[in-house]
Amino acid sequence: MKITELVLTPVAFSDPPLLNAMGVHEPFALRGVLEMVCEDGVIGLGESYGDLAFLDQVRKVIPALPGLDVFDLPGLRRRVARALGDAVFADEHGLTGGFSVSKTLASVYSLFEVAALDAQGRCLGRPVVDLLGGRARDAVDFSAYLFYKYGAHVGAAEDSWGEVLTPEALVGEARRMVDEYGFGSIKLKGGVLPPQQEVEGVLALAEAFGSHPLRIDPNAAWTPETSFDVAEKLEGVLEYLEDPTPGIEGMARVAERASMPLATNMCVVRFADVAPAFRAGAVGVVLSDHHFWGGLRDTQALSVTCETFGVGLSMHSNSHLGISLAAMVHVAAATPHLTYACDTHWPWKAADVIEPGALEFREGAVAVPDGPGLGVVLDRDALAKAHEDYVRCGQTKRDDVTYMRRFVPDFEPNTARW
Ligand SMILES: O=C([O-])C(=O)C[C@H](O)[C@@H](O)C(=O)[O-]
Ligand SMILES: [Mg+2]
Repeated sequence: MKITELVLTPVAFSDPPLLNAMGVHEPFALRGVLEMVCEDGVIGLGESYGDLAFLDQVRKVIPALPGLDVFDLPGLRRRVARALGDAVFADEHGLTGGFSVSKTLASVYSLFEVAALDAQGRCLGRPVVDLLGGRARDAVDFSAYLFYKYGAHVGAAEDSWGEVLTPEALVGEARRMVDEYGFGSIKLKGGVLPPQQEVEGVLALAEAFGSHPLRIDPNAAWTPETSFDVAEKLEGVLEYLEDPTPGIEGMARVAERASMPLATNMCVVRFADVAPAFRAGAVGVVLSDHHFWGGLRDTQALSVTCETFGVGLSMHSNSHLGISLAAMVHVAAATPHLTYACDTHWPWKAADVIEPGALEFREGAVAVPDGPGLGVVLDRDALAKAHEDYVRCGQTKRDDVTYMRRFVPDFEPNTARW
């Protein structure tokens, strides 16, 4: 079944003012939605970043794909590599590690691979999970993803979550998420307030949600010394400590003294990082993310690599829509070595580009959709509206730093600032 046409639609959807080490989320999150049209009218869907610099790389590949058999994934990778050459996509938020030719190829290829797998599944009448080897589980656990946040965007009314900057407000945010979605574990995005205040936030969560495993992720905002100190204060409280400090060397220093495993989506972000990081004992858990790890099949390869070396696997997320959640669920369901509940930003968005119903949270887990392919259906009206929002909002990249300066004029993002 040959690919005949590719349609890339940039979209935007409302995002609350969520805080992280680099600043604060802008009013809209951007994504790119890909439709891979094949012979017989089968259409495969993919979703990834919406930054213009990323879309420009994707657009270089599009003319090279018509005529390719949608089942020829090695051929797909070769064509993507040829079209990209030595291009590097550098996202400017810096929250998912460094940039490289290999990470750019992996990221762009992933978007097309997911769409190809969706098309394959639709053609065969089988869910993507079956194309990836079958179900290791029927439903995939996710964790509540808590953020400190401002109550409102610049010039806008307060959102329904309100301001969250204190331990009490954090517990309230967690309560709402756990009540609405049934999450059984909790992650806090840190690197926002001085570390002692974030320790107090985690301790408040531990007191309120005794049986929920907890994690904190300051996106490398702490020095190794601060990281030891936090690790000591949260001993017995955290299931893992995510990216406390920058770089493999710094992480290895912290890992030597911390009692809990260290997790990362910043210092191990491509296969070339695995050997140095594992050799140094820098990480106990890798947060996979098919969007930049080379798609669903390479995510499974990463899982086998982690299992071989006794390293755990969890899943990283950025603000995303339903096509990405479906892809995450299929690959997570087909991956036996997945040792923690996955991250998702799902509760923070109000709209989507897919028809409702295919992806439901029950007790914090999402069941693998039943339909063929990814099992989600594009809502064309919603897609058109999200594209209008993209054009109207004028954002062309994720830039949490510049937007943060609207709240804190002298804000400077620093890695290891504390
Ligand atoms: O685990 C992580 O590092 C993330 O989830 C990165 C994201 O970009 C997160 O920091 C965010 O949405 O602000
Ligand atoms: Mg992280």
